[in-house]
Amino acid sequence: MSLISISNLSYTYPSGVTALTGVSMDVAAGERVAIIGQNGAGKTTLARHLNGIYKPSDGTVRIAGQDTTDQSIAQLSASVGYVFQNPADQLFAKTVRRDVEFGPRNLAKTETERHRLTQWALEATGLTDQADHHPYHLSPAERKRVALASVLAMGTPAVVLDEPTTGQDHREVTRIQHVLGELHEQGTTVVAITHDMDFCAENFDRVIVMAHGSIIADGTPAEVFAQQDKLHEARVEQPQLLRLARELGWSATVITVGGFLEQLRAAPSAVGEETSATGE
Ligand SMILES: Nc1ncnc2c1ncn2[C@@H]1O[C@H](COP(=O)(O)OP(=O)(O)OP(=O)(O)O)[C@@H](O)[C@H]1O
Repeated sequence: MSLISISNLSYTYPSGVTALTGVSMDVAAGERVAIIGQNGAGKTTLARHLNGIYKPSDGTVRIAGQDTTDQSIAQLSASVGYVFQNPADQLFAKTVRRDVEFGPRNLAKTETERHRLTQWALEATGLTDQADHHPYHLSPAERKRVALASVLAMGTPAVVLDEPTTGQDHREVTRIQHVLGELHEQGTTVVAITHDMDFCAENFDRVIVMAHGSIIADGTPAEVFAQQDKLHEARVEQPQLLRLARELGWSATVITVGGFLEQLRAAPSAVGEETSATGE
C-alpha cells in the first residue's frame, strides 16, 4: 500500500483561484520525491494537502490509507511532519531546544525517546551549540534549520520539506543532504519542494514536475531531466552537470557528481586533449 495516495485532487482557494486540477500520485513508504516547477505551479498547495492544512475541493488524499478529510491536522501531524518554507510560520518557543522538543512532547513520546529525538535533530541540523538560544536571535538560515529540527524530532513516517535549501550556504546544503541520507536509512518518506535542480538530482529517487496546477512529468531524475520540452513548459533548468555534459558533447544523461566522474573516467582522452590544449 502507498503511504501517500492522491487521486484526482483539485483545489480552489476561497478567493476563487484554482491552484490544483486533477492531480493523482502515489508515494511508497521510504520513497524520496522532489516536486519542481515554476512559482505558482501549485507545489505548496499540493504539499499542504499532505498534512491536512488544506482539504481537497475535489478528489481524495489518503495517508496510510486514511482519508485526510476524516482527520484533524493534529492527528495527521503524527504521520506527516511539515517544514514550512518560512520558519516564522512554525517557530514560537523561547529557546531552540523547546521548539524542537515541542513536537515529540505533543506526540506523547516517552521522556527517553523525546530526549533521543531532540538531541539527534539538533545534532543533525548543526544546532547543538545554539540549543539554549532564542530562535529569533539566530540567522535566517539557522532559523530555517530549527524549523527542520522541530519536524525531525517528531520522528514521523513522512516528512514534507518546502524549499529546504533556500538561504543555506554550500556547507549547510551538504548537512541537509546528510539529514536526507539519515532519513532514508530510517525508511522515512520524504517529499520536498525545491527550485534547486542540482540538489534535486543528487538526493531524490523520483521527480514530479508541476505546471499550471497539474503534474506534467513524473519519473526518475534521469528520465525527467532528459525531457527538455517538459522542463521548458515548467520553466525549470536542467541540473548544471547535465548542461556541462551536453557542452562536452556527451550523450549520456549525467546529473550527479558520481555520474559525471564515471563518464569522465570512461572518456579520459577528451580530458587529456582539453588539458594539453591549456598547456597544464
Ligand atoms: N492563500 C492563497 N489564496 C489565494 N491564492 C493562492 C494562495 N496561495 C497560493 N495561491 C495561488 O495558487 C496558485 C498556486 O500557488 P502555490 O503557492 O501552490 O504555487 P507554488 O508552485 O508553490 O509556488 P512557489 O514556488 O512560489 O511557492 C498560484 O496562482 C497562487 O497565486
